[in-house]
Amino acid sequence: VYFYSGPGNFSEEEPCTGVRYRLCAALSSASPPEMLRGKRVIVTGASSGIGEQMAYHLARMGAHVLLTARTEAKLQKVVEKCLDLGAASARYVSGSMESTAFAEEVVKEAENIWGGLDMLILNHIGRSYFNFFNGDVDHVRKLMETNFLSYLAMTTSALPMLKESEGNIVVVSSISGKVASPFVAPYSATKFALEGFFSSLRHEFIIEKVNVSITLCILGYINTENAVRAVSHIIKKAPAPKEECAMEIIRSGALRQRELHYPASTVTPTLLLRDLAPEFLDGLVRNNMRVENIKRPPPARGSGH
Ligand SMILES: NC(=O)C1=CN([C@@H]2O[C@H](COP(=O)(O)OP(=O)(O)OC[C@H]3O[C@@H](n4cnc5c(N)ncnc54)[C@H](OP(=O)(O)O)[C@@H]3O)[C@@H](O)[C@H]2O)C=CC1
Ligand SMILES: C[C@H](CCC(=O)NCCS(=O)(=O)O)[C@H]1CC[C@H]2[C@@H]3C(=O)C[C@@H]4C[C@H](O)CC[C@]4(C)[C@H]3CC[C@]12C
Repeated sequence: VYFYSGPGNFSEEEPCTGVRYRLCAALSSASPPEMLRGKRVIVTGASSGIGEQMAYHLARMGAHVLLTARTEAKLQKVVEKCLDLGAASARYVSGSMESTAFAEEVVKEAENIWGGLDMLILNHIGRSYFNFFNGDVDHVRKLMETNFLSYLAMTTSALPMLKESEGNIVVVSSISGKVASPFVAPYSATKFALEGFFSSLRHEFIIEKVNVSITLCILGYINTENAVRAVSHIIKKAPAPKEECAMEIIRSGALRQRELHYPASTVTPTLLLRDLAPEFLDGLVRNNMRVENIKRPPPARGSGH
């Protein structure tokens, strides 16, 4: 067993103490699934896709889960399956994250039923499109409410409980929140906003010695129904599996990692594409997308597009 002796390095001399010991224990013995038994976890966007799969993994680990999305019928089915899979408890709250008031209501429910919180997994996204930007600024404003401001509202409401438990904030983002690419302008803006806000907040936590971890999950193309329906006619490469993706998100949060890159191939663009010559990047996009299949949408009312 290596002993953690400071930011980023391990030594065999200094014994671990306090928080450092927990990190050592996490890295050296207990696997994440055992670390989440009995833990109290909120998962947003849990009625389908990656969020649904995270709910099932957490259930198998014996966690308490509070799930949220808009579609009550879907949430009921996910909760039932979570109980069958061994969740310590499973409940849902249905509503739209277009309203930050609902976001705060979800956290209040966790306080009411559990009296505390160990992990907050922010995962939901509002409906968007994979196409040229059509000038619809109102769509961007609405998506900022759903994909960004609701994450901030939940984080702010949950922070006292997370400080108490020395818990985790897991923010599900995308390669399009690190590297610009075409056809996702509104969605990408919300993901870049998450990067800026939560990376800055993590600095403040370190300065103020707030022992709450923030894990940013940088995901590539994942085989969820909505994503495949939206882009499979354009993006050539095969998407990664949502089940494994969900497990890696939970693992990275439980191990208090700063970032998860899944699939691993997403690391390359974030390290290289920022500085690559535009013509190389254009070529990369063209090689990965059937751009000819994109049909430009009608311009939004009053836009110059
Ligand atoms: N799939 C992919 O290729 C990639 C996904 N990601 C990220 O992973 C996360 C999950 O994506 P994915 O599983 O594909 O998404 P899905 O579209 O499969 O699921 C979206 C979830 O959000 C919920 N949701 C949608 N609108 C709202 C709303 N207004 N208020 C509250 N909940 C809402 C949906 O449930 P309901 O409709 O019942 O409300 C659903 O549970 C997102 O943050 C996404 O950016 C990142 C990179 C790639
Ligand atoms: C277009 C997708 C959003 C689909 C959507 O509207 N979901 C909610 C539906 S609901 O309201 O009915 O619940 C995009 C979601 C994830 C995007 C993909 C991603 O983030 C990874 C890549 C990033 C890259 O910059 C472009 C290609 C991506 C595969 C990207 C494509 C668009 C999404 C699938």
